[in-house]
Amino acid sequence: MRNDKTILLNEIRHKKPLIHHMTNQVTMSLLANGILAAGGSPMMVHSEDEVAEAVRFADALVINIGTLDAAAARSMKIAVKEACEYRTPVVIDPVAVGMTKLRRNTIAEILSEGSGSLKVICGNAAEIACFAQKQWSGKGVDGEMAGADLKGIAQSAAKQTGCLIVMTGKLDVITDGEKTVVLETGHEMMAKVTGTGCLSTSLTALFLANSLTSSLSSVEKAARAMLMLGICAEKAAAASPGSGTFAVQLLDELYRVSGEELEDMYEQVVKEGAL
Ligand SMILES: Nc1ncnc2c1ncn2[C@@H]1O[C@H](COP(=O)(O)OP(=O)(O)OP(=O)(O)O)[C@@H](O)[C@H]1O
Ligand SMILES: Cc1ncsc1CCO
Repeated sequence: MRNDKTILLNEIRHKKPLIHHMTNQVTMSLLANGILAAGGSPMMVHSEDEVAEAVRFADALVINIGTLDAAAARSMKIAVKEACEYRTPVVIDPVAVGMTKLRRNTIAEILSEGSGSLKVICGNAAEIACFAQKQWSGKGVDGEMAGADLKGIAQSAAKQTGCLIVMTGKLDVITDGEKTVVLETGHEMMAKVTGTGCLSTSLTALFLANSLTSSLSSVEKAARAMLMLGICAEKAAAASPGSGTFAVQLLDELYRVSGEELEDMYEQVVKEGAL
């Protein structure tokens, strides 16, 4: 039965979960503002000297390797280990993971670090394909894969890693390897603003935050995060002459959308197939 207390976005706005980001230098401000607009509290803490202490306060940890270096990789491993001790969900954006050895090795080490927490991998098709033993086919940080069996690749990645997978693009696929949700919401203008993929990772972390008491499954929570971004992007695009206005308008729509509207949309558009 739906009531105000069971609507996930309403609970998020009431509790304002603290989302610890260790993320890239390109899109950090968009992510902080996106989390605030949606109803959470962002925290960007990177230093090796304080990250283990800081992560204990977090309701979820985001790891985004967009502008990775050796120091960041060290800090990320410390944070993930600590998050796992506290059973804090870890949501990983493996930006361009197939491109360099540093990225591949760091992600492999993070995935093997600690076992107490839900781990989620959120990336575009080329990035997720790397976890399904497929060849990296991205172009820098962008990674569409026309014609590929996206659902099959996402499910295979979930089975091989034991992680919840959120694959972004024209189609979004959210799967734990058993239960799968496919979304067709969103707008092509999203690909013209850097960081909309990073933002889908941050919102996924927000919806999976530890402090939330919702009995929804992780797949259902992550699907709501992606749906929220998708429907807000559609509204923002309709009101924007170009990608600059769109980026600002997207924050406005994340701020304005209600929990009830999100639930109504979920019932209308989610294609759920237990396989
Ligand atoms: N053609 C499209 N139609 C609808 N939605 C799209 C389209 N392209 C991207 N999206 C949406 O944009 C968001 C970002 O996805 P994308 O796959 O472009 O991420 P990314 O490559 O990791 O981006 P970035 O590195 O800039 O953060 C997702 O929410 C996705 O659903
Ligand atoms: C453009 C870019 N380069 C490294 S990270 C990043 C932001 C999108 O992932």
